[in-house]
Amino acid sequence: MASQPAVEVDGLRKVYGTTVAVDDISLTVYEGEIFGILGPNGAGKSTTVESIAGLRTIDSGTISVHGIDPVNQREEITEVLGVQLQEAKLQPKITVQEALELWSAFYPDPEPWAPLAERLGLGDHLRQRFEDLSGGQQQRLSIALALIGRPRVVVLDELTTGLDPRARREVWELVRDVRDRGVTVLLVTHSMEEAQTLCDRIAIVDAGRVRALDTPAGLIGSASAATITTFETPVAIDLASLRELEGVTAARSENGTVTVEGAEGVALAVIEELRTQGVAPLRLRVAAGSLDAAYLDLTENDTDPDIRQEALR
Ligand SMILES: Nc1ncnc2c1ncn2[C@@H]1O[C@H](COP(=O)(O)OP(=O)(O)OP(=O)(O)O)[C@@H](O)[C@H]1O
Repeated sequence: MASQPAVEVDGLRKVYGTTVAVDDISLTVYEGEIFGILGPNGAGKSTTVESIAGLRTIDSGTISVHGIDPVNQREEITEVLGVQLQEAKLQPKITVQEALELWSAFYPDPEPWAPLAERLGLGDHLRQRFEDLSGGQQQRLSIALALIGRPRVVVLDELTTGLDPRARREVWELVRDVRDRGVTVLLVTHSMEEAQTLCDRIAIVDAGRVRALDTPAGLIGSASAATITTFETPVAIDLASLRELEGVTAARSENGTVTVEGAEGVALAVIEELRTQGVAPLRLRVAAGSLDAAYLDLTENDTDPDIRQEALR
C-alpha cells in the first residue's frame, strides 16, 4: 500500500436540524487503496462521502483531498475527485454518448470518452437511452462519468445495489481496474461480500462514528466469532467446560452438531478439551469467521439518528 494520504478527515460533524448525521468521524485513506465504508442505514456514510466530495457544508472538522479543502475549494475538488452517488439518476432519455459528451464538457482535460466507454463495456450502447440500459450498464455509465475528469480519487456510493451476481462481479472487476490505474477508491456499501473481496481497509461506521477501522482480515480476527469450530458427536458433551475455555465466546449444540465460536486459535483448545472428555469428534471443521460477525459485534440495532438528538451539543 502506498503511504501518501489521499483523503484525510478529522473530527467531521454534520447536523441536519435536530438530526446528528455525522457525530465525529476521522479517517485517512491512502493513495491507491480501495477503502470501504460499511454501516447500518442512517449511520452517516453518504453524508461523510458527500462531504468529502464537497457536496455538503459541514458543522465542524476538516477534510483534505490531496491537499484540497472540498468545503471551501469546490471548483478545485472536482479536478481531483470524481463521484458516483447513491441511486444517481440521469435524464431517462439521455443517450450514453450524450451523457459522456455532456460530462466531458465540464472538465478542462477530460479523458477521451470513446475509449473510456469501450473499456467499461459501453461501446455498443452509445446510442441507447439511459432508461433502456440494464442496471449493470447504468452503473457502468455512472462509473464512466465519475472517471471522465481523470480524478485521483473516486467516490462510489452503493455501486452494486440491485445488480445480479454476474453484473456485480463485473463491476467489482472494473473497480479493481480503476484502482490499478492509480485511482484511489472510496466505496460505500451494504454488502459484506463486496467489502471483504474488494476493500483493502474498511471503516465500520455506526451512529455517526467510526467503530473500527482495519483490513477485512483484521476486522474478522477481532470479532467474537473469529473462528468457528463445528463437529458432530453421538455422545453428550459438557458444553459448559467448552464455554470456560479461554477465548471461547459461545458454544451450542443442535441436532448432534456442536458449534464453538471464539478467538483465533481456540480450535486447538477445543480439541484438547474433547480429548480430556474422551470424546472423538466427527466431521470436525474449523472455519474463519465472517465480516458479518465483526459487523454485528460493532454496530447496534437501532442507529436511528433521531435517537441521537440528545447528543446535540
Ligand atoms: N439533506 C438531509 N436533510 C435532513 N436529514 C438528512 C439529510 N441527508 C441525510 N439526512 C439524515 O442523516 C442521517 C444520515 O444519513 P446518511 O444518508 O448519511 O446515512 P447512510 O449511512 O448513508 O444511510 P443509508 O445506508 O441508508 O444510505 C439519516 O438519518 C438521514 O435521514
